[in-house]
Amino acid sequence: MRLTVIGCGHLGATHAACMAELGHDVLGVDTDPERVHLLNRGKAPFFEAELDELLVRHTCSGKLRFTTSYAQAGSFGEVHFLTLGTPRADRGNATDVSHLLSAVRQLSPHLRQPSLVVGRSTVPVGTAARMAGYLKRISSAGPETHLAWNPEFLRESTAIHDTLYPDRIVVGLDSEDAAVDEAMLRQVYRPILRKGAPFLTTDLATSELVKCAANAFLATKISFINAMAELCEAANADVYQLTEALAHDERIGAGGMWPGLGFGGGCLPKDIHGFMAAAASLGTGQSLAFLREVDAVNTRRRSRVVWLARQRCGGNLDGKRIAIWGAAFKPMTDDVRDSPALAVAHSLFRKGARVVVHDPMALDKARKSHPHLTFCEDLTESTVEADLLLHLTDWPQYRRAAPEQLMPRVARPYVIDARGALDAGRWRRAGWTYDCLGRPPFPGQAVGPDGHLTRNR
Ligand SMILES: NC(=O)C1=CN([C@@H]2O[C@H](COP(=O)(O)OP(=O)(O)OC[C@H]3O[C@@H](n4cnc5c(N)ncnc54)[C@H](O)[C@@H]3O)[C@@H](O)[C@H]2O)C=CC1
Ligand SMILES: O=C(O)[C@H]1O[C@H](OP(=O)(O)OP(=O)(O)OC[C@H]2O[C@@H](n3ccc(=O)[nH]c3=O)[C@H](O)[C@@H]2O)[C@H](O)[C@@H](O)[C@@H]1O
Repeated sequence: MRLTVIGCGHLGATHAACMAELGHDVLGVDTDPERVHLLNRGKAPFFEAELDELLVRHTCSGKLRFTTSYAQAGSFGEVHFLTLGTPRADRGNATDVSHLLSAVRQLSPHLRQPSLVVGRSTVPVGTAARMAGYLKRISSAGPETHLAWNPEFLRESTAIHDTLYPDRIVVGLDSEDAAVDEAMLRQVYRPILRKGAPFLTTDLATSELVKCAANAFLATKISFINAMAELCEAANADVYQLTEALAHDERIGAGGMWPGLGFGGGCLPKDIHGFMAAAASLGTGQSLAFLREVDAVNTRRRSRVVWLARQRCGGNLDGKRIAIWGAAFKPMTDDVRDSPALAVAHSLFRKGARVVVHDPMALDKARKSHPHLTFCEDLTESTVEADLLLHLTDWPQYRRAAPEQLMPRVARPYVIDARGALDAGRWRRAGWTYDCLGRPPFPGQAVGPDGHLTRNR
C-alpha cells in the first residue's frame, strides 16, 4: 500500500520506518527541511535504538522517502497518518492541537482520490469527531475523505519493538464509514495482525480516551509507588523491598512501578494535564482530580532530592560543586523534554550550586534547553572535586561505574541515588555516604558496621 506519515518526530519517524519494514511504500512529510534532509540520508534527528538501521535499509530500498511537500503527499497515498505533536498549550493545561489542524488544512486541497486520514497523536476527546467533519468539508476529494483514530502506545527507547510487536492496535472509527475504514487499516497492519496482535475497534471518542486513560494509569502507578517511597522515608522502611513484595500479587504486577525520581518526558506529564483539562471542559473535572495529586507526588520527588542535596552539603548549596549523572528523561534516549534530572540540576543551580551534568547521549539537547548549566562528556571527569554526586537517570554506565576509582577524585564522597539502581553495599564499602530515595538511612541516621541503622533522625 502507499502511505504517508505526516509529522516525522519521535512517533512519526518511527511509524514511517516501521510501515516500510512491513512492506508498504511510505512518504514521510515534515515542515522542517533539515529534519527531512537528515531522514532522507537514513539518519534520525534523535536517538532511538535500531531506528537508523531501518531508515538506512528502506531509504536505500526506495520504500521510504521524506518530503516537505504536501502536494506530493496528497497525490502519493491512499492512507495518510497524522503523527503531529500535541504539546501543552502556552497558557493553562489544555492540549494544543493546532499542528494537527494545520496539517489537515495543508493536506486536504491536495487529496486526489478517496482517502483515509488516520490520527495517531494523543488528543483530547472530541478532537477526532471535529476533525472528521472539518476534513469532509474542506477536502478536495469531498465526503470520500474519511477519518479514523489509531492512538499509539510506543515507549521511547523500545519504539521499534513496540510498533512492530504492539500489545494491541486500537482503532476508533466514524460510524458512517466504519466497515470500509476498518478493512483498510486491517490491510495496513496485516503482517502485525498475523503475529497475533489484538485489533480492537471502537468509536472515535473511546479510542481517544483509551490513550489518555493508559497514560494516566501509567503515571498514577509511578506516583503511587513514589507516595509509598515518601512513607518509607518517614518510617525507615525500604520502598524497593515493598515494591518487590507488592509485585508478586499478579493483580498489581511489577511493570511500570519502579520508584525513584518520578516520570518526565514528552508525554506522561503533558498528557495528565491535558486529560484533566479535557475532563474539566466536559464538566467532569472531579473525576480526574486525583491526577493533581499524581502530579504533586511526582514534583515532590524532585524537591526531595534538592532537599537531601542541601542536607548533605551542610544546609547551604552556595558554591557547592555537584556532579549530576543523567540529563535524559530516562535511559536509552537523548530526549530531555521535561527531564526530572535537568529539573533537579536547574533547581540546584538556582540555589547557588555549581552543577556539572554528565549524560552518555543527551548532552547536545541538554545544552540547548539549559545553556546556563555546565556539562561534561566524561563520566569520571564530571565528579572531580565534587562535594556531592547525584544519580538521576538510570543509564547502565552509571551502574557499572567503580566507586573505588572515583573516591580519590571527589572533594567529599557523598552520593544520592535517586533511581535506586546503584549497588549500595559496594558504594558504602568503598567509603561513600550513600543515600537512596525511599530507602533508609537519611541525613541524621547512620549505618553501623552490621549494615543496620544506628541513629534516628
Ligand atoms: N514520543 C513518543 O514516544 C510518543 C508520542 N505520542 C504522541 O504522538 C504525537 C507526536 O509526538 P512526538 O513524535 O513526540 O512529537 P515531536 O514533537 O517529536 O514531532 C512532531 C513533528 O511534527 C513536525 N511538524 C510540526 N508541524 C507540522 C506540520 N504542519 N506538518 C508536518 N509536520 C509538522 C515537527 O517538525 C516534528 O518533526 C503527540 O501527540 C504525542 O503525545 C504517542 C506515543 C508515543
Ligand atoms: O504517550 C506516550 O508518548 C508514551 O508515554 C510513555 O512512554 P515514554 O514517555 O517513552 O516512557 P516511559 O518508559 O513510560 O517512562 C516515562 C517516565 O516515567 C519514569 N518511570 C517509568 C517506569 C517506572 O516504573 N518508573 C518510572 O519512574 C521514566 O523514568 C520516565 O521518566 C508510555 O509508557 C507509552 O506507553 C506512551 O505511548
